[in-house]
Amino acid sequence: MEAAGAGVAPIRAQYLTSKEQFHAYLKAERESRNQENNQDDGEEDPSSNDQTEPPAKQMKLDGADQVRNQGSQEEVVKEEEKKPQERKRARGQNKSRPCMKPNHYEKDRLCQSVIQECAEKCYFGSQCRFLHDVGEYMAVKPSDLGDSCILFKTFGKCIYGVTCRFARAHLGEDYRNFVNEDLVKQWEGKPLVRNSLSKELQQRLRKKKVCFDKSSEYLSHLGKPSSTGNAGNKAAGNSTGEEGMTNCTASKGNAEGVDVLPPGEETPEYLAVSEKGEASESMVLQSSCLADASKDSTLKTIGPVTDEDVIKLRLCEKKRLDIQGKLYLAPLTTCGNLPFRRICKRFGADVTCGEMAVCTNLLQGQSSEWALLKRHHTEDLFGVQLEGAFPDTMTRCAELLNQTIEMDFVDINVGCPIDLVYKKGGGCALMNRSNKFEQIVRGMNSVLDVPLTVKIRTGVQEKVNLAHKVIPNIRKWGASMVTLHGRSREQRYTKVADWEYIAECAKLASPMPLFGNGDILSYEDANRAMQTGVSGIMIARGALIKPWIFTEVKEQRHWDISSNERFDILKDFTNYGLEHWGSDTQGVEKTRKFMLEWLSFLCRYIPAGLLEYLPQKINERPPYYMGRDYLETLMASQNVDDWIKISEMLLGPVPTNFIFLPKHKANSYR
Ligand SMILES: Cc1cc2nc3c(=O)[nH]c(=O)nc-3n(C[C@H](O)[C@H](O)[C@H](O)COP(=O)(O)O)c2cc1C
Repeated sequence: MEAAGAGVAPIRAQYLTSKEQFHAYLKAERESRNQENNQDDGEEDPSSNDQTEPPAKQMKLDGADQVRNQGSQEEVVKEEEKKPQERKRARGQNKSRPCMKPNHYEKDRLCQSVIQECAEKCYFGSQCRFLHDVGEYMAVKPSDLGDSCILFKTFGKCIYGVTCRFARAHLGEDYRNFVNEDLVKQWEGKPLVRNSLSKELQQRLRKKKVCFDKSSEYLSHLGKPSSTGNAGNKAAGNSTGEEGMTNCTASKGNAEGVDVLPPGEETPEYLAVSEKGEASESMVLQSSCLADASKDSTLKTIGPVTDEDVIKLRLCEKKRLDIQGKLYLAPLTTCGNLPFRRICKRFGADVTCGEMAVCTNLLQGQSSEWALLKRHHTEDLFGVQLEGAFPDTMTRCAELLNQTIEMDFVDINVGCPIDLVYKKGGGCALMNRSNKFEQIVRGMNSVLDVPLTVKIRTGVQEKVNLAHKVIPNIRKWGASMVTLHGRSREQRYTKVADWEYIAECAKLASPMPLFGNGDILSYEDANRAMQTGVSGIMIARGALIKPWIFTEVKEQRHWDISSNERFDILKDFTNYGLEHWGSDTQGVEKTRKFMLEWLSFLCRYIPAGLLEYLPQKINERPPYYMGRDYLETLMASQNVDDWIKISEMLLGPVPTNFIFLPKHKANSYR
């Protein structure tokens, strides 16, 4: 694939501007709009503005500017300007990120028992630190943000009741909530979001009362000493530090677990057969032992074939992952939340995946981690992505999810570069820990009824490619698909993705499908990627910068989308966010936080009509330019304050002391 070198995006001369002019324009616009707002407090829908109007008259803000406390923002910026050397961070991690939970924005909160209309049942009684008097709460409640509550409008009721920031739509004078029975009935028995963690399961997980029969069986085989000696035994220790975890495989790894596999090994016969869908007698045995056996001259089994073996799902009977040629929206921590995925589905993403979930947190029943597994009913081909470093926790977690949630595949994140994960031996580190990697893939595969996929990078170091060595093994261990991000851990987003290498790896992976990933921002990029022989493509930042990329690829065109249409996408995200995170203050602020994270990518989009020549390249930095209207210019701003402004148009003024620093570094163009 053609390398998109570092550089500046080719914007047509008439739109170019200097940084100073750009910000002066936005500032002047803001002030003139504020003045107008002061004269007339009536709300106006910004998207109803005519694009052909001169920019200065196109939009009126909602008075948020006067209310917003900019002091703290500016202080942060000044602080950062003062001490550039002190801002040393671990790569890829935003350590100075302020930790302000949305619920801190609301000092006086109403007790849940009252919201659910059963005050007398408050479990904490007089010890409860929340308010129990609705009148008292209403006196301090922040003002409503609008007249229409998306939850009430869509579902006929709003579970946030008096705490909803749009409660005017459903609150009577006596604080009683209205319910639209007809609408409620329409939605009855139709779960829109699946994979929630029930209280009952959470309790069982916390009390360690969940059975992991299949995992125990697999792990017990790992525990048996291998007849070929115990070279891998030490390396095969588990996450709980248990002794005696041995490697049942005829170990190919050395004591450090470093990959010493000969490249280009043939697919074992049992796998080749399974790919054709024809069962052989030997397939009833556990796959891990079979694979070992196939390498040894003397066949080793785990004992006589029993009824239990016969009823086990055979690899060849696993549901196949029908994914050829599909457009895969990448798993995206923080940004790839359910509301964002809904947007991408609408624009044509075929496959979606939850944000990376840490297997140990899921096993502990942590609600926030389980929230990452939620699936919207529109996500018809949906996977969950797991991260972990040890076969015991990863296998148990896979078994747990297999029993409890609905997913079409499980993906292992073997591409995660962040120190926190890497230093524990997870993510990208697994590419160098082939014993553990093998045990994880085989273990998870043995307990899952759905296909297992693996996402990897080219390697760890910049010039030491590992993927071509690892991929034939991943296939042999039984994975259904591999996604290869064409960059190493060391590279992060510097340098372009290596599509030539992806092409080589796609050949090696065959017949296992390989999806290519890296730098796709246009249909031309997608076409070039498909020509490398991959089975499909995964799109990450391209979808964050322009979620309509899926439509562009499917319709083979550039879409010169207007700023109003883009604003409408944000409106939809707002509604999906309020639906997902809630329409009370906490939900509103969570929606804002995730919108701001997304805006830190969205601002990188350059309208197609402004480019000297198409298409925009992901690694080219946009220069300062004027949009064709105020909104387009505002959306091009790389300034956090302007992102906050956009969020205020949709979610009202930010709370006092509001601070936002994007989690991901979105501005890497090299
Ligand atoms: C904000 C953000 C979050 C990401 N989170 C994950 C993740 O949770 N799991 C994962 O495997 N990759 C994650 N990635 C990496 C992407 O899936 C993808 O491999 C990478 O961005 C390269 O693709 P691109 O060039 O299309 O952006 C993330 C990337 C970004 C920008």
